[in-house]
Amino acid sequence: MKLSIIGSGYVGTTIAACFAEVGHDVVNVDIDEDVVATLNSGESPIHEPGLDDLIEEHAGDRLRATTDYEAVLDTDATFLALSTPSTDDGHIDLSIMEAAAESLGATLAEKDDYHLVVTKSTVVPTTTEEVIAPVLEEASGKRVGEGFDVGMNPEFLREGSAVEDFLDPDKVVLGSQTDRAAETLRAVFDPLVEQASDAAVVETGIREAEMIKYANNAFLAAKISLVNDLANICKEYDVDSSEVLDAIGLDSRIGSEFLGAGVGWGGSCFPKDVAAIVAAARDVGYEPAMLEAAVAVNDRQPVRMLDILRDHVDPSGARVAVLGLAFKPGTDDVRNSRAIPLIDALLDAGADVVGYDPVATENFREKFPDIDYADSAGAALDGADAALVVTDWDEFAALYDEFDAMNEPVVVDGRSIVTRRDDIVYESLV
Ligand SMILES: NC(=O)C1=CN([C@@H]2O[C@H](COP(=O)(O)OP(=O)(O)OC[C@H]3O[C@@H](n4cnc5c(N)ncnc54)[C@H](O)[C@@H]3O)[C@@H](O)[C@H]2O)C=CC1
Ligand SMILES: O=C(O)[C@H]1O[C@H](OP(=O)(O)OP(=O)(O)OC[C@H]2O[C@@H](n3ccc(=O)[nH]c3=O)[C@H](O)[C@@H]2O)[C@H](O)[C@@H](O)[C@@H]1O
Repeated sequence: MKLSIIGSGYVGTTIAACFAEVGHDVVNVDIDEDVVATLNSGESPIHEPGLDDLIEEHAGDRLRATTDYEAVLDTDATFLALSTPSTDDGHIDLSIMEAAAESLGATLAEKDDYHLVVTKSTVVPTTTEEVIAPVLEEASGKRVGEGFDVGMNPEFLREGSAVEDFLDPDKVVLGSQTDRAAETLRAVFDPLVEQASDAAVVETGIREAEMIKYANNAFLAAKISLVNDLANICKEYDVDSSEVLDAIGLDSRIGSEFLGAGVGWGGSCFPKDVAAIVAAARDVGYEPAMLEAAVAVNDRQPVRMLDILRDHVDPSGARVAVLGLAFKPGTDDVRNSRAIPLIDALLDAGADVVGYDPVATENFREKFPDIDYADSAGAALDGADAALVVTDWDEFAALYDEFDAMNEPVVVDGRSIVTRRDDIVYESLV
């Protein structure tokens, strides 16, 4: 099939390359000329394992990029993979989606054949039908169900394993309201599902598909917050939380994944998506107490980390190495990284901060241009009074002799990853 993807960020680029990999002809439309040029030169605009290889293989053949919306005219379906950030009060900000839908609608006015527009972005229930569809109708002069349909296909990939997650998903959720839209969505995903190891296909309504995405992210975020609450209690009682969590994970009703206690969840999605569904719930008069608690616990974890540091080192005037700036390993994405509230608090306390990350330093430098950056973990530790481990990059697990270069080594490990040494002060956060 011929597919167009609007937006070529973490999701749009990954799904475009993967759709090309399973045999579709794909065009990415993005307003960012640099992103388009990078893709057309056969390179990935983002750091994501396996993505470079796919783009190199398919660019110029089944995969191309353009800034010109006219490219959608020669395709059967368009996926909207645009950012859906938060407003200051946590509500979803749909302005980027609406602008893209308007450009797409104006283009679809010129198309005679049937077209399917699929919301891939994470949007609160009713957005596709009550916000996106009317913008498309207004701009195209056509009606949904007559000339084009809308659908919703939430994305569950994780950064750092995006290609693998997309090509081999647990489930594919296809939201539609007409038979033709359902058939078209099925045709898009059939080749992907066939090559996947065991992907369930969930066919559902559009608003249900929208809510499945929030329920998925909210559940996982709340699971981590519950785990952090339990691990905090463990620490107060000098109980080894890793043994407790490993044991509860053996109960198949709980499951062993997403039991990683530590400095909490960050990233481009959990924080904004939990905030958006909380705000949407309040809009209709429902107070989502569990999700509010999940956010409160998450906000507290960086504060606990600094409190533990203060038990050993006064941050004022101290040189503090922050190891890990990306919000998780395997990505250069620093959006809502836990390093942000930590470094803010360290700077407020008068610390002299040096940051290190294997791939995310340049992105982080845009947010914190004035702190020091080291080009290795060892260099960051050299002469430091304390080290805070924020991201669970594998290379931090291998640190050992490097701590000798610290003044009086104090390590507060927010991801319980560092190999313990008896001769240095080591505190796990939980
Ligand atoms: N990042 C992730 O791992 C996941 C993200 N999602 C959801 O997917 C959506 C997209 O997220 P990301 O890919 O992270 O966003 P992103 O910010 O990385 O990418 C968005 C892209 O859209 C482009 N763009 C902006 N306005 C445009 C317009 N009018 N026309 C064409 N292109 C335009 C930007 O230049 C940018 O390249 C969000 O709703 C997010 O919640 C869902 C699952 C995973
Ligand atoms: O909607 C999205 O964008 C995506 O959000 C998350 O994916 P992602 O944010 O890329 O990464 P995760 O591996 O889920 O990690 C999120 C945060 O939780 C933290 N985390 C994760 C797992 C864990 O056990 N403990 C923990 O603190 C990570 O360090 C990270 O800060 C979801 O896992 C994806 O399914 C979803 O598609």
